[in-house]
Amino acid sequence: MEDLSKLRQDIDRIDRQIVELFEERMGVSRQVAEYKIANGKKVLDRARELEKLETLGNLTNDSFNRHGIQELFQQIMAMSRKLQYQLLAEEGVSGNLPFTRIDHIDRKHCRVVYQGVEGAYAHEATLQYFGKDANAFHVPTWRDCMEAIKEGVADYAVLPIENSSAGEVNDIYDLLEEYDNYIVGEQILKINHALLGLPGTSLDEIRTVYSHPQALMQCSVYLDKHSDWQRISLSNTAMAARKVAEDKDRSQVAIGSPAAAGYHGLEVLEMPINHNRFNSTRFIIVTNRKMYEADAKKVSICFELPHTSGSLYNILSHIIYNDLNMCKIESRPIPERNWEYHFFVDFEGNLDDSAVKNAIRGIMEEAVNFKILGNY
Ligand SMILES: C=C(O[C@@H]1C=C(C(=O)O)C=C[C@H]1O)C(=O)O
Repeated sequence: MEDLSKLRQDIDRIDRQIVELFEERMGVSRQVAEYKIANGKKVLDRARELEKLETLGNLTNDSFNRHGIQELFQQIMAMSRKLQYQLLAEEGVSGNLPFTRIDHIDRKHCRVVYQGVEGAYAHEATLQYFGKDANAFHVPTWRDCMEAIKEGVADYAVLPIENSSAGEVNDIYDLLEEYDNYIVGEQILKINHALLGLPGTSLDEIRTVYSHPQALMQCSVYLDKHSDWQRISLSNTAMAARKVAEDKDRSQVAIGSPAAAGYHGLEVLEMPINHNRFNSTRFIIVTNRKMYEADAKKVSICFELPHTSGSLYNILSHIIYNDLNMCKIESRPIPERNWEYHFFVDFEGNLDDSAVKNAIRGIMEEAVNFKILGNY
């Protein structure tokens, strides 16, 4: 048997050759990029890559090695593409993204829409982001919010996208995908839920508790201690408060904000009743214009992927290779196409950064139905 150090010397010699060949290949790839820049050709040539994988795989009779060679060359060609995208960005060919940079949103002179009624958490988020004199109005559904900004009836909509206890608000992701509206800001609101009832209500009178399904979830530990209370979902916490106020029935209570109690003449019976002390909801500020504030720090994108092995891995490699920090990934089913998904990815950066442009350029070419959802 050969000595280990001798074997390792052989491996080191072979690796040096691989490195030399890799550098030589990347040099040619650089020339290919120059050709493509001069001739306006796309970086990715999927047919050529598939043909290469087939040909290279057939150069060996060993099935284990065939698999290894194909995997290796997928990586090498991905590197080769990334180099080309980088050169395109350096030459300014990656161009301007169709988003306009503004210094700051004028938060005073605008009209804002939210879902629910006064006292809803979205109303509070609106007042925190746009100021207590915000020119705001409310509509019954999140879709109505999207329509209002699409048509220009409102300049901005304030929509809940994620709660720290109950997770994503799936419908908002679907609406972002569907509408040509864009995220320009976010507002995180600390949420402490209160049990709201008609003044003087005592806990043993309660039979029914109304709220938004998310709020019922965020208070499930408290509600489990009152298992005889029937839980009924409504589309908004403040609407639940309004119902209790209108029905004037002391067996009914709502879960909502103390502000909702104030708006609807109810009393805070207990507070806080959410089990997560740090319970917070992240709201996004959405508009119909493709714009971003100069100090924006987070990019949100969405895309679909071809149903092939490694496709998500390849897309995410653009983020990793450009040294960008991915902070979130979500997927949502594509209606009428079972087991295919839209992906939603957030990463840190500004649309002016060359690393961001470079990553977007690569993803844009390689994913299907790519969209920049915003930079904020
Ligand atoms: C180098 C090229 O660009 C890309 C990279 C390839 C490679 O590294 O072999 C092949 C096809 C293209 O997706 C090319 O077009 O030939």
